Amino acid sequence: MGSIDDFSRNSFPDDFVFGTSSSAYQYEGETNKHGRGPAIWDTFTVEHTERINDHSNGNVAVDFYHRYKEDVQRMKEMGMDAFRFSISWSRVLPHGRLSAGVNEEGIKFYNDLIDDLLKNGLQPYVTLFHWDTPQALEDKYGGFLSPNIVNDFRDFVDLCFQNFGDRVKKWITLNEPWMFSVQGYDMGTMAPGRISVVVNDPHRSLNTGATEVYTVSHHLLLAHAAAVKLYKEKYQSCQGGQIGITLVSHWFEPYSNSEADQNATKRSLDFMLGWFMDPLTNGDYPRNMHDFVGGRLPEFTAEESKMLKGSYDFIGINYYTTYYAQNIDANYQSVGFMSDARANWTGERNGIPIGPQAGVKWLYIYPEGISRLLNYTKDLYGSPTIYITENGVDDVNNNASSLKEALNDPIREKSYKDHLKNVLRSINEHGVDVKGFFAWSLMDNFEWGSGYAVRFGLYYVDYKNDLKRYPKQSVKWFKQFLRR
Ligand SMILES: N=C(Cc1ccccc1)N[C@@H]1O[C@H](CO[C@@H]2OC[C@@H](O)[C@H](O)[C@H]2O)[C@@H](O)[C@H](O)[C@H]1O
Repeated sequence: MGSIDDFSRNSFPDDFVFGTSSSAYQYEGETNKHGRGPAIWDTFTVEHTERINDHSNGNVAVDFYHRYKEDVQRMKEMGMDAFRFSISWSRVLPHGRLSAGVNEEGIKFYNDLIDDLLKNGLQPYVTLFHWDTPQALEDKYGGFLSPNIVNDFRDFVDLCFQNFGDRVKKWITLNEPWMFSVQGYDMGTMAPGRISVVVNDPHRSLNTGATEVYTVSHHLLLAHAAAVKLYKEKYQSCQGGQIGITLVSHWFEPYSNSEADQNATKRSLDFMLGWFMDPLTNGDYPRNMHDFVGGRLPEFTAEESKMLKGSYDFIGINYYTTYYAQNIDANYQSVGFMSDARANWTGERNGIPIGPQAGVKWLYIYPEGISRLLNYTKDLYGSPTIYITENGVDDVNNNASSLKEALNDPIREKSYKDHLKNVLRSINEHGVDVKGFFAWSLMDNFEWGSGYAVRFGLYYVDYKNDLKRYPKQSVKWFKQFLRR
């Protein structure tokens, strides 16, 4: 490995993987063709158009369904080793359930994509659920609000292991269960757009009805555990792959050195990372969640606990930003999940931002946070193998007046360099077992509630000119960084 000065891929372990990440609904398009059934995001973008910044949807997205071959060439030319993508559940099972039939066109699309990646020397890292529950299952029993989802998810992943597992050797069951449950079932900013109902609970000083968010996360964890059990019992010995989960977490610094803010910092990590890492490591939710959520937090049976404990070969971590955590005293009047943690998350202290902001207001660029989060995860959860499955920043100026200006992204280049240096620090100085880093994202895409108004891509997509792709300056940096 080289020194930190001539900083390049050669500074990292030889087997360290560099890639880019994506997801089906954000990239593919062709949402109502070639046999794909509707997902909850197709419904959400129609029924809640007002919750999408530019009132757009993923019907066309960046047309990856038809253009994936040219995009694979771009990854290869950059020198990338891998590509992370998700499988659209309703593209392969249009009605959600295996018994309702398989869409062979969907199976063929993913087979062709996997074959093209491998032919070009790129390893597929496949996410099985990136927030796109089949609408048929939402209609049938409320999707992840129901325990019925576990069996249907198991059947879906069985179909994927069977059809793609001979070539796919890295499986990720879920992408960011935290985002899916909090934004989809408490804040209503993402599909299916449900919002916590306020209940006046005389035994609690806070008005909060956050219940569905805990129910959904519980079923997500059980679905994850069922998928891992199936893979390990039926496929791993003959296919030789590995399976994990991707969790998102911010890093948190105490707003002040008061004990109350120090405790609020720990609670924040428990309510974002520990919510999932504790069950995956110890078989139960964090103590803080039991204490602050009480009876609204579901219980695992002994068997479920056993199935969850150690149910991963690796952990994917998505890191974007860091906040100060400030204690909230009891009479804070708020609703929903965020009130349960009794912590206010702020990017500023005494008017000074923790780091420069990117384009979106929630993203403060704080590269040190990725190292602190990695070290914390190693120390608290038994040194798991980790992949950074997403990290990135959006363009500061999303309304550039010229293409030349739009392709000029020095902040993104600096952000990747600084975050990668911090990942290397955790490897070299803290012994964290980090095996890879995936940039979000290869190209601009449908950014959920932000629609196409926010651009995270290394490649610029011209939405006004046939979705033509143009390399931003940071592609040049990555090519240089990745050269062997
Ligand atoms: N958005 C996140 C991380 C996150 C967590 C808590 C609070 C804010 C943001 N997750 C990943 O970030 C990526 C960038 O997230 C965008 O950030 C800007 C938002 O305005 C936009 O809606 C969101 O897609 C998503 O495209 C990926 O699908 C998703 O896995």
